[in-house]
Amino acid sequence: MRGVHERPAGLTYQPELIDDDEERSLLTALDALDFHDVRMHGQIARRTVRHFGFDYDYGSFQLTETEALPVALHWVRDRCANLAGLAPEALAQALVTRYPPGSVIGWHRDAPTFGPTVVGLSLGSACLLRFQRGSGKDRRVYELELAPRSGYVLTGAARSSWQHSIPPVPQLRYSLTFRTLRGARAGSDSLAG
Ligand SMILES: O=C(O)CCC(=O)C(=O)O
Ligand SMILES: [Fe+2]
Repeated sequence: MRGVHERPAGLTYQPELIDDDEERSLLTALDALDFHDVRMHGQIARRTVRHFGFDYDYGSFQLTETEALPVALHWVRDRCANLAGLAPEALAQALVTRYPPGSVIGWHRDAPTFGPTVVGLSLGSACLLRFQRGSGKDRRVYELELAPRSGYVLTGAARSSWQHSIPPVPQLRYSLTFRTLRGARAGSDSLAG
């Protein structure tokens, strides 16, 4: 990637957020879920998703309340909340993404409908998480390898100023992404407005 290398402020990376046994049992649980297509700009992505807490419509950008996070997955949310310094209930939305080999997520910032903190957990294949902001001589880039079982937190500039993307994953990967909601009073992470 071209540009000046800079680590985004507000990015935290935690290797081994869960252990091997936890990853194995989680993979079994995720494997059994029904996943849904992601249709954006008339295109269907290769990755598939399942939302809990709130469903996100990729066309209208709207959130609607949906099925709660299964109790069997509460411990994962607890772990991710702990990493972010939040109360578990503050992580109101859980997104499970299934990336078949070669699938990607393109450059984006997470929707502003969501709150100031995004926490991710990786399972299965390792992949790269890329960051970019600015253009021309102000372009800044960063690349991080997400190992299986690792967690990351995006807050501050990493959440709101930088874009991120994942280039083709080498093997099957699952991620769990937990998000706060904008305007929600969320433990230590409250945001006015
Ligand atoms: O799979 C991941 O870890 C990142 C997913 C992501 O960026 C998103 O769903 O907004
Ligand atoms: Fe994202």
